[in-house]
Order: sequence, then C-alpha cells, then structure tokens
Amino acid sequence: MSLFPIFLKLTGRPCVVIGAGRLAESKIESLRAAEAAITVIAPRAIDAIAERADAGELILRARPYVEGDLAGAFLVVAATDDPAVNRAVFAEATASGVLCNAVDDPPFCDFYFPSVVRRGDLQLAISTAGNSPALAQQLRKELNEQLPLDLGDWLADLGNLRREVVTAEPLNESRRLLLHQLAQRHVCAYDQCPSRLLAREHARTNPIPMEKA
Ligand SMILES: C[C@@]1(CC(=O)O)c2cc3[nH]c(cc4nc(cc5[nH]c(cc(n2)[C@H]1CCC(=O)O)[C@@](C)(CC(=O)O)[C@@H]5CCC(=O)O)C(CC(=O)O)=C4CCC(=O)O)c(CCC(=O)O)c3CC(=O)O
Ligand SMILES: NC(=O)C1=CN([C@@H]2O[C@H](COP(=O)(O)OP(=O)(O)OC[C@H]3O[C@@H](n4cnc5c(N)ncnc54)[C@H](O)[C@@H]3O)[C@@H](O)[C@H]2O)C=CC1
Repeated sequence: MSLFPIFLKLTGRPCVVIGAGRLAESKIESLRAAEAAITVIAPRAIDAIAERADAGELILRARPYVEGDLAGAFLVVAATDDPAVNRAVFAEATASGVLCNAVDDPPFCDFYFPSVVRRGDLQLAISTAGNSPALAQQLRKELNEQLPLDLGDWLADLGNLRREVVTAEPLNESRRLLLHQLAQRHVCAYDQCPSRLLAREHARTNPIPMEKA
C-alpha cells in the first residue's frame, strides 16, 4: 500500500473523537498537540478526558454517537469499543467527505496515526502502513535515543536566522548555498554567533539589487 505522507495544519479545525477511553485519549493528545478544536462524543469518559473538558480544552458530549455528529468536521477518530459503531462513523465520514481513522481497524481508516519523534517543531513521523505498529514504535525509540535533546531549540534559532537571511537577501544560488551552510552549523541566539556573523557578512557582500530592495 502506498500512503501519502503530509503534515496537516489542524489549528482551530473541528475534529471529532467518538469514544472516550484510553485509545481515544492517546489520539486526543496527538490532536491537542496540533491545536485542533476537539469535540468528544461518548456516554462514558475516562477521568483524563473529563478533566480536559472541565478545563475547557475540549468539548465533551456525554451521549452515544448519532448520525449527523460529523457535520462540519474536518476529521474524525472512531475509538469506541463497539466495531459496529466505529464502522457507522466511517460510513458517515465517507458519505460526507470527512477523513476518518477507526482505531485499530485498518479497512475503516482513511489515514493512520504515525509513530512520532518530536523536538519542538521538528517531527519525524514513522509509518509501516499497518504492517507492524510494533516496528514503528521500536524505530521511534531508537531514533529518539539518537536525536539530540536540544534539536528543537537549535531549529528555532536556525529558523529565526533563515528568516533574517531570506528578508535581507535576494533569492539566488548564493542564498541557497548559504542556507545549506547555516544548517550544518550550530546556530545560537548569541549575537556574535559564527553563523550569524557569516549570515551578516554574506548580506554585506551580496546586497539586494536596487530593483528588488
Ligand atoms: C493501522 C493502524 C491504524 C491506527 O490506529 O491509526 C494501527 C493498527 C493496529 N495496531 C495494532 C496493535 C498495536 N499498535 C501499537 C501501537 C501503535 N499503533 C499505531 C498506529 C497504528 N496502528 C496504525 C498503523 C501504524 C503503522 O504501522 O504505520 C501507533 C504507531 C500510533 C498510534 O496509535 O497513535 C502506535 C505506536 C505509537 C508509539 O508508541 O510510537 C502496538 C504496540 C503496543 O501497544 O505495544 C500494537 C501491538 C503490537 C503490534 O500489533 O504490532 C493492531 C492490532 C490490535 C489487536 O491486536 O487487536 C492494529 C489493527 C490491525 O493491525 O489490524
Ligand atoms: N486499550 C488498548 O490498548 C487496546 C484496545 N483495543 C480495542 O479498542 C477499543 C477501544 O479501547 P479503549 O479505549 O481501551 O476502550 P474503553 O472501553 O476504555 O472505551 C470505549 C469508549 O467507547 C465509548 N462508546 C461505546 N459505545 C459508544 C457509542 N455508541 N457512541 C459513542 N461512544 C461509545 C464508551 O463510552 C467509552 O468511552 C476496544 O474495542 C478495545 O478492545 C485494541 C487494542 C488495544
């Protein structure tokens, strides 16, 4: 199976989770990390989910799923302990063009949740297309051990520096080479950081042509 890997912007987008047990909670955590606007529908909710509802971090409707609950949703996760309900959710999602993940039921998924290694804005998402979730988890652990802990902070600095360079310099081959060079060095917030000095020197020797300035 050939899956299409993308990173979705979910901020503020309505996402519905049907079911409020342990499995739902792990998906809710992923959706929350992406700042989705989450509505959970389930007659029983575990404490962790009920507490998030009390804190105003998601909306909890304490009742069973009914057809029509997906109106206006961007995506839905069906995580009940009743496969028939999960499949009914998938059917409504398909009919109304909403992306659906029926947890642990691959034929009723439009997308799968990957295993993720995260350092700030840097994310490595691993998929085995359902062939072995255990392998995805094992690879996550191995990569997690290998990736430096400060990689997220470093990326944030590099991003700031890149924005400075992109604002100051015209789009040309020399800018592209500079950005590759900067990505190999340790950028720091310190004003005299070698990467920042290099970027400034580059800006000085490669002024933006007047017509583009
Ligand atoms: C298709 C998919 C659909 C989806 O849920 O999105 C799916 C399906 C199924 N998982 C099953 C089992 C397990 N899943 C895990 C763990 C994870 N499963 C995740 C994703 C996915 N699981 C999607 C494909 C991902 C991919 O491979 O690309 C992860 C990556 C992300 C997440 O869940 O958020 C998360 C690791 C997170 C992490 O730690 O990094 C473990 C490990 C454990 O729990 O110890 C086991 C036991 C070991 C094993 O089976 O390998 C079963 C059988 C259930 C049963 O036995 O009844 C099915 C159903 C089937 O295969 O038919
Ligand atoms: N927890 C686990 O590690 C695994 C669980 N599973 C299966 O995944 C399913 C879900 O697991 P858990 O989250 O642990 O189950 P759970 O039993 O803790 O939660 C089930 C949730 O579904 C809700 N629900 C039931 N009928 C509903 C309906 N008609 N409408 C809306 N919500 C409804 C319940 O209120 C509850 O919140 C179960 O079938 C379980 O067998 C499979 C593999 C591993």
